[in-house]
Amino acid sequence: MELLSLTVNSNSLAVLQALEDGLKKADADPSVKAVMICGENGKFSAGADIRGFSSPKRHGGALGPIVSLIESSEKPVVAAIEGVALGGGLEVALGCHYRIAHVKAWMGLPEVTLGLLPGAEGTQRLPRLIGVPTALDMITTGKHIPATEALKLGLVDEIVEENTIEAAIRLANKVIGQPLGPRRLSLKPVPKVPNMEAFLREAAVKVKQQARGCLAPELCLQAVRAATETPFAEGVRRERELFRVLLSSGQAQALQYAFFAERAVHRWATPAGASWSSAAPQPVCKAAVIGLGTMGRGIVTSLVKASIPVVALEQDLEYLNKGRKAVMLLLEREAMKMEGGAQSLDFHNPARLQFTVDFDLLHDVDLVIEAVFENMALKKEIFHKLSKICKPGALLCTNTSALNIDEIASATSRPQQVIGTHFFSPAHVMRLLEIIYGRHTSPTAIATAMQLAKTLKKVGVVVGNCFGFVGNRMMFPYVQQAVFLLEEGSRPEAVDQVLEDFGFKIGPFRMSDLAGLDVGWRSRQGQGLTGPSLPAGTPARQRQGQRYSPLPDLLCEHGRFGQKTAKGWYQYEKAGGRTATPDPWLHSFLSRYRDTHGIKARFIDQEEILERCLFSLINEGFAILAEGIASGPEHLDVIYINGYGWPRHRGGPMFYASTVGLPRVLDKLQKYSEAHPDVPGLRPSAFLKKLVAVGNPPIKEWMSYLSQQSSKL
Ligand SMILES: CCCCCCCCCCCCC[C@H](O)CC(=O)SCCNC(=O)CCNC(=O)[C@H](O)C(C)(C)COP(=O)(O)OP(=O)(O)OC[C@H]1O[C@@H](n2cnc3c(N)ncnc32)[C@H](O)[C@@H]1OP(=O)(O)O
Ligand SMILES: NC(=O)c1ccc[n+]([C@@H]2O[C@H](COP(=O)([O-])OP(=O)(O)OC[C@H]3O[C@@H](n4cnc5c(N)ncnc54)[C@H](O)[C@@H]3O)[C@@H](O)[C@H]2O)c1
Repeated sequence: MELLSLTVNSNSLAVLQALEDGLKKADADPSVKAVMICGENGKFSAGADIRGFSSPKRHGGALGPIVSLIESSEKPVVAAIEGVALGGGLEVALGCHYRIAHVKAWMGLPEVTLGLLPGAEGTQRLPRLIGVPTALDMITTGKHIPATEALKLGLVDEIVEENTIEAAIRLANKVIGQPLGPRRLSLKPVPKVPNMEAFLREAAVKVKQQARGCLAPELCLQAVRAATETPFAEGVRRERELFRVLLSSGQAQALQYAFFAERAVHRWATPAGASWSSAAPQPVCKAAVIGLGTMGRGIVTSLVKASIPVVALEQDLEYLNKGRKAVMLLLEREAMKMEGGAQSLDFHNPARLQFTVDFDLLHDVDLVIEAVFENMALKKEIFHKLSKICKPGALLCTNTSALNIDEIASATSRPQQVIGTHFFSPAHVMRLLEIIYGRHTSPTAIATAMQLAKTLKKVGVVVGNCFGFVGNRMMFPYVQQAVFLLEEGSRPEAVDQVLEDFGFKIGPFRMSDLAGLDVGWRSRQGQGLTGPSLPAGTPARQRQGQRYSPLPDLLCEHGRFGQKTAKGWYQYEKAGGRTATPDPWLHSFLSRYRDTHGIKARFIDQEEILERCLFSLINEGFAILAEGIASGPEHLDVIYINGYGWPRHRGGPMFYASTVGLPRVLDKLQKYSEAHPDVPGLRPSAFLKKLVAVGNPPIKEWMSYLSQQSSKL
């Protein structure tokens, strides 16, 4: 028996060569009766080395002929799949005559998530094996499926709980001498679907809608379509052609940057020298959540899903009952989506989830997440109480969106254990967890919060403490520009359209209606920008010498809080309605507002809308980097992709700036700043200017132009 070994992410070229040499040797050796292909270290293969795609010596396309070579072997070839078989790895397995997988293995063709398509004949073989609808779903979403599902789909022939390699050898011995023709997928017809054309047309519409400007899913579909319309060899030619189109697209580069950026942020560091390499997390065996409103209920759900026992606390019984109902509803929905159902979550067991109004029950938890109203006095009162009640090592986390972590920590006797854990709404769905360290936060506290993110299957990003932290701080100038554009002549639907066409899931005005205009209104009242504490005689459109738009405040004064009141920047069918319709009332309100303030409305084109919104956000990003609030541009990008609906195929705002070219970003900001000298958000940051002055270096090198910083990419 000849054994061939594939190695996960070793040098791709070396693996390919070894594979080819091994196959040829096995074919030529009459003593070899069958071939078994397996991986090393319990993993079959994670596919091509992604870094190779952007290297000058890229080797795309070289795997397809080897997969064909495997398939055409006159000796049975069995794939022994352990760990993962992804991308090129699964394509190799599809070339094998038999596939046997460990019960805990995962399989998928995730190329689409990297802006590519399976380029080693996978788009032609998979539909022949499991049918067009399922293959199309796997290829256009890139999802990983467990071995148990792969067996049901017919993707593998057998799953085993014991030694996969031994089982594969047994299978190989059993099938020696059996005809291989029926096992060669390239010779099989694509299974028929009643009205294939209508199915593919419908699928194309769905894929286009979901892709929102991302090219890869559409081209994946075209490759699968070729499998249904042309012979195998022709389909393979089409697949290669489409692969090359994607490979050279900027989108593939952006998506691959995002892949590595999400891994780079695990290697966190602070300017004070704390880092992932030296800090160890504390175990979190039991947690508490305070406040079961919009955020708290999602956070509880997230913790329960991660099998962490939770004590959920509210201010009184009325709020507690409301919160309990909401949490139970969320958990029931989540349980329905899971294989084991409600039993696997076990949320009816008080040892796993307990509701209370009694702070004393928090005495033995390892970590508390506070999610009460955004009010500094209230938060300080709660943290003071926590520092008295909780056991000495307990971590005290706040979900504040913007407030000062140090001030909250000052209410405790243990500021080293206070940290911001900023979840995003809905907290059980959104992947981002912004982790904010204060002046006294210990490295252990940061490591524990990062570990929590991982346990909750979220992406943790460590950032410094400033108003709005990273995400919201960058969003302020973006939203501010959107509102200024309305003052100057635009409409909410025009601004939203431009940003949604760019790829955002939702434009700033639809987002504001969804989140509730009253949230920002309360915050501005708290800051003294509007409301009773505003000094008499303050100019309507100016605060501290800077331009200010009272438009959002005026809408709130009219009771227009967004979806919850059926009126905001749009009108809705009912309170809580989801369908935004342009509102003629708002249009005439804007006209009256402009007349009152002597503003002459002008036509604002798409380019100006896009540039003013995005470049002001990016400009703030450069200021954040220069202040050391985040340790690299990849942190900002991961935050925007996972928390703010930034289109992943554009790689995040800072990556996008690098593709536009920093000189152009600077030039445009200078122009807009000259036209609006009272808007500091448009004034180019010193760091951006410096990067342009040193010749627009690649994004990887940006941080080297700030002292003592280096990129994690
Ligand atoms: C049979 C072998 C074939 C190999 C030969 C290839 C020849 C080239 C021919 C090209 C023709 C096209 C072929 C094909 O269609 C194209 C592809 O295969 S594209 C790649 C598809 N694969 C993926 O997208 C898998 C990506 N990886 C993951 O999803 C995950 O990493 C994982 C494998 C599920 C493991 O997850 P975790 O355990 O959580 O670990 P991490 O994610 O943190 O990863 C650890 C470490 O590994 C790096 N890494 C992982 N996968 C790759 C990869 N495919 N290429 C390069 N590097 C990879 C990851 O970045 C981490 O390192 P760090 O960034 O932290 O330094
Ligand atoms: N809503 C969002 O989209 C969002 C996103 C990220 C962060 N945040 C932040 O999360 C926090 C909570 O926001 P939210 O939107 O969930 O608020 P919310 O108003 O929906 O809920 C707050 C909850 O806290 C409870 N509460 C108030 N005082 C309490 C006390 N003394 N003890 C126990 N519970 C008490 C209230 O009864 C209420 O149920 C805020 O700091 C907010 O800035 C909100």
